[in-house]
Amino acid sequence: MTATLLDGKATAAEIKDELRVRVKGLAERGLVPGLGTVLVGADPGSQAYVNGKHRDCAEVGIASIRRELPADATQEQVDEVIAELNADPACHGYIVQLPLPRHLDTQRVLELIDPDKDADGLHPVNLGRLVLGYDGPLPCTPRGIVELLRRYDVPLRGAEVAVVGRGNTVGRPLGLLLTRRSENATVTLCHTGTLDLAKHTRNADIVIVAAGVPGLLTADMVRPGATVVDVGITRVIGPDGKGRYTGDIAAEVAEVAGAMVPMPGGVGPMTRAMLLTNVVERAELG
Ligand SMILES: Nc1nc(=O)c2c([nH]1)NC[C@@H]1CN(c3ccc(C(=O)N[C@@H](CCC(=O)O)C(=O)O)cc3)C=[N+]21
Repeated sequence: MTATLLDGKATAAEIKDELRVRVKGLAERGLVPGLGTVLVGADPGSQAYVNGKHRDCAEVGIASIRRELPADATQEQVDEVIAELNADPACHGYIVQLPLPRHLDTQRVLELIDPDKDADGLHPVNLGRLVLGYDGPLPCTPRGIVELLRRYDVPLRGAEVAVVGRGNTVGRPLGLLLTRRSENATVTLCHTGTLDLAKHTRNADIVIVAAGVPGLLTADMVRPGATVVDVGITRVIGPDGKGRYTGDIAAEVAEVAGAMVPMPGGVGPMTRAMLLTNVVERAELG
């Protein structure tokens, strides 16, 4: 068996087409949605991600608000940029690119973001809203995964889902999202303390791996026909000495799984599409 690919890149392009229409609707009301990014330092990977976000914005008609600070920026300088974006009516949502340089207090910075402008959906208030079932911006990667599965008619209601990884950006909020009444999946949240990981993944209709461990999920850990989702993105040096990204799911899993969300071309583009969606939604509400 060779798994059907669930194409995150094509689906993200579809979502961007839909957003373009919504942005036109906002323009008729005299509104241009604005996405802000805060980048501290010159890490090439982070710069590339931020550039990608602004390219996405241009494609759908969202205004870009870029704030860049040097790697040695003080906490006060960062705090000031956050306060400025919180007060800027042209900015409907923004993100602080992570990781921040180590001398800065990441938790403090993230908590200073106005929760209603939190385009990542990762502010403690918004994670709290998610726990409680209140409306609010949703975390982009979990939302992108659910949206992709929904658009490919992979049933969630009543499904057994194994999530591998309990990180704050993916695994933990994904467990919360999948167990909302509107999704109604049954979730097993596995992590580095799980003794028999294969027992849980083999029992699952859907396995979502967000552990950051290349090749963690192997074919023997997957029930034939199951849907698997690769969220891993780890930079490795290939045999040719060149850097590349690799996922958490071994290539051989494609022979066992019924459907597969690949990396690249899966969760990454969907994450970016959900960031845009969050901003357009914020603008529609305002
Ligand atoms: N505040 C904050 N929010 C983030 O959402 C955030 C962050 N910080 N820091 C870094 C991580 C990483 N991340 C990715 C998003 C898309 C791809 C992506 O689209 N990847 C392509 C491959 C690479 C490419 O073509 O650029 C793919 O999977 O097909 C990758 C990684 C968001 N992050």
